[in-house]
Amino acid sequence: MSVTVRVPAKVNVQLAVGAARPDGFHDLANVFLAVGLYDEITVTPSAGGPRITCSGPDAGQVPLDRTNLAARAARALAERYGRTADVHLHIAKDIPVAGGMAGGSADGAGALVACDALWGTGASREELLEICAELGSDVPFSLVGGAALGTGRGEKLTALEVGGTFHWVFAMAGRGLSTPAVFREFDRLNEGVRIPEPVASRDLLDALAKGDADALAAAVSNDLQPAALSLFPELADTLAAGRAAGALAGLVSGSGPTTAFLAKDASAAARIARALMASGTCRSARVASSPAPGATVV
Ligand SMILES: C[C@@](CO)(OP(=O)(O)O)[C@H](O)COP(=O)(O)OP(=O)(O)OC[C@H]1O[C@@H](n2ccc(N)nc2=O)[C@H](O)[C@@H]1O
Ligand SMILES: Nc1ncnc2c1ncn2[C@@H]1O[C@H](COP(=O)(O)OP(=O)(O)O)[C@@H](O)[C@H]1O
Repeated sequence: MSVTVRVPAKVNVQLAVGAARPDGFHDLANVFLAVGLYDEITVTPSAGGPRITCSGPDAGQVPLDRTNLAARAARALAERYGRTADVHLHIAKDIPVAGGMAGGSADGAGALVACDALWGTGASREELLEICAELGSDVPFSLVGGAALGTGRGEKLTALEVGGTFHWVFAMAGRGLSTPAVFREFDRLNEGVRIPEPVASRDLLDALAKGDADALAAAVSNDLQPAALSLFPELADTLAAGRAAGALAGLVSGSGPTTAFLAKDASAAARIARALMASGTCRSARVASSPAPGATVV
């Protein structure tokens, strides 16, 4: 018997970052939007687990040891229910690794939902969300999907209304960026600066609720973008190429280095993806639409 769960990637349409907290994290106003690029996690009973395998174009960059977020999720749920995590977890990975699209978080949320279904723990959604928050700031959103405002370090979620489909192009970079390194660079760039409390933009939330791509394009923002560009200056060329190809907006996705481009419709997205591929400023370009559902048993 096995269970397979499909989990989406995310883009941050707003990432407002506050000052570093005493625990090293930053308070955020993090507007998450789930996008239709998915990892699939399949769990099968297997003695001596958790054992991890991974397939897909970026599989070589995924750690297969106990640090893998899917393995950590299985152990966390097993511990809570007084059992051993005797499972094989296979990750069919389509979300770029270390790309600012929460692929590891998706695998953590997916493994949790898959093990929960396999073991029939009867855990409540609140309990699962609590375990998600222990695994990482982005993991609760991977579970719920759709669109949500994340406050605190991004783990406290309020669901948001989305009134239509948004069409995106994602440009994958030739290497990854470390999330802690990008936050450290944010601190360095803002040394001596008084950083305001992060708040969600009213215009942005309205644009999401209306499904208005032009209004969303005018309102997107990412406070980590200067830090990501400082560590990875070539991303400026990718952003310029996507905008020149007709994107309504281009921004770094979360801590990067994936860049996200909002398109007017599906055919504009396909055109922008082709132009980005031809520009030589990225490793690959993919189209995807949002919102997408959260972790779902398939
Ligand atoms: C930046 C964001 C935006 O959604 O995602 P990515 O773009 O990396 O996917 C998130 O805040 C990343 O969330 P996640 O990848 O789950 O991070 P965590 O494991 O919780 O934390 C990793 C490290 O990032 C930094 N961190 C993370 C979240 C936060 N609110 N403040 C921080 O300073 C801390 O240095 C922390 O030790
Ligand atoms: N299941 C997983 N998939 C990908 N990366 C993982 C996983 N588990 C742990 N990691 C670690 O998390 C780091 C961040 O990866 P990822 O979640 O893909 O990017 P991001 O945090 O930028 O969205 C990776 O470099 C890797 O070391």
